Amino acid sequence: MKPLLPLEEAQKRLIAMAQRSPSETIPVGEANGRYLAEDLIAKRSQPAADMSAMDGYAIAFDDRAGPWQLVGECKAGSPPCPPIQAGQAARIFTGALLPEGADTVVMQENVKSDGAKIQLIDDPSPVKGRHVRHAGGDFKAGDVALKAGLQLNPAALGHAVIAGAGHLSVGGTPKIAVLSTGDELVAPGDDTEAHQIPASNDVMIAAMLDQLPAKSRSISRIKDDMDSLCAALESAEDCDIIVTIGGASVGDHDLVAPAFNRLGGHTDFWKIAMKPGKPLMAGKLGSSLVVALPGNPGSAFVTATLFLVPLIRYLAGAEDYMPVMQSATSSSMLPATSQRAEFLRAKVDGSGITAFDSQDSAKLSILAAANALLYRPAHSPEQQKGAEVSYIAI
Ligand SMILES: Nc1nc2c(c(=O)[nH]1)N[C@H]1C(S)=C(S)[C@@H](COP(=O)(O)OP(=O)(O)OC[C@H]3O[C@@H](n4cnc5c(N)ncnc54)[C@H](O)[C@@H]3O)O[C@H]1N2
Ligand code: MOO
Repeated sequence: MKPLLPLEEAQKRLIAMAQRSPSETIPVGEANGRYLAEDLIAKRSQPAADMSAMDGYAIAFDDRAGPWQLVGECKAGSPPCPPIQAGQAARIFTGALLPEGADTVVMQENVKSDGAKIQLIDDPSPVKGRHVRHAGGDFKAGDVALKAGLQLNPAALGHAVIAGAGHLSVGGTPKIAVLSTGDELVAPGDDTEAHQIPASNDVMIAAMLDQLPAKSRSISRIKDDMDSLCAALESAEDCDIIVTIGGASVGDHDLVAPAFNRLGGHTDFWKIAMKPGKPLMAGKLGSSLVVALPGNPGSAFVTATLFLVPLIRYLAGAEDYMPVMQSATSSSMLPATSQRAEFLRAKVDGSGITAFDSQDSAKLSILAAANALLYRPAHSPEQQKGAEVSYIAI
């Protein structure tokens, strides 16, 4: 029997087949979730000049004892107010530029005013530079504000805008077709006979793709019939990725590989040393990458997490496209693994990680109750309770 392809090698081979989608320039307000295509260089410094962090009075520290004669008012959105001299203070508000001659702000709660005369109320004595945000204290013009390959989230978008960006150069949104096969599949919510099953994977995989910068369409519930399957595959050849679900194994009605071959597809790999997910297949059909996920829901989810999602992130321009591994202590003994790496549906919390007793890849109840995939590399020895193990949060 042909040995199974090691997991990491298969993951590398899939990425090696891929080409990143062309980048585009879009308004910053439309870039949430996209990957930055090039380093974003700050066009401005923040703050652009020294400004007040409080509502109060701008003074010179050397003149800290006061009292001061009130001259001028500095507010946010106005050019700097006139310089102050020794013995003078300027009324100032949060976000306003400091007038020349001032280097410190006293909060209004710490003074009393008597007409145009301002005086400290006892302590605290002013501290030099207190309540002043200095020019460039956040970042300076020319700094790298955001690194290429970063996924833009609300905070990063805020940073991009304050750094002066109105538009951003971002990776593309790969086009994906998700095609499910099986005579037993029925639409969500429809009545089922005993030989039928709701097409749960279609919705599950589509929901995983919804969280990514991708344009996906569903071609659901293709019959187990060569002509129908070939026609469905051909109709998706405009896509960067064609994802098939089910029919990936070796049964007489597992027609994904035969249909793919009939259309002249090139198989790069099939059958991975992993559990679940062994029947995963990947290749090329014309210019489309084809990722054939196994039909069992647990297997489809795990292979989508380890192969499909990283592939989409890569095409869309991500720097870090692989799943993030975290670690936790195992709450139970874990048996040795074979040549297949294992991804156990598990629950992780502050006290450790617990794999569910049953790991049947057809059981959605376990998958839905899990918040982690506990990773056991191939050929791992038995691990005792309390051992440090890796997991992917889901
Ligand atoms: N002789 C062998 N049999 C099997 C092997 C093997 O190596 N030798 N591998 C097993 C493994 S591992 C898996 S995983 C399954 C995967 O097979 P397929 O990809 O061909 O999947 P199907 O047979 O089409 O379906 C399996 C199971 O999942 C249900 N399914 C399929 N699509 C959907 C969907 N869109 N939504 C919900 N459920 C779906 C389907 O009804 C089946 O119950 O093969 C083993 N067999
Ligand atoms: O490996 Mo299959 O993907 O166990 O159920």
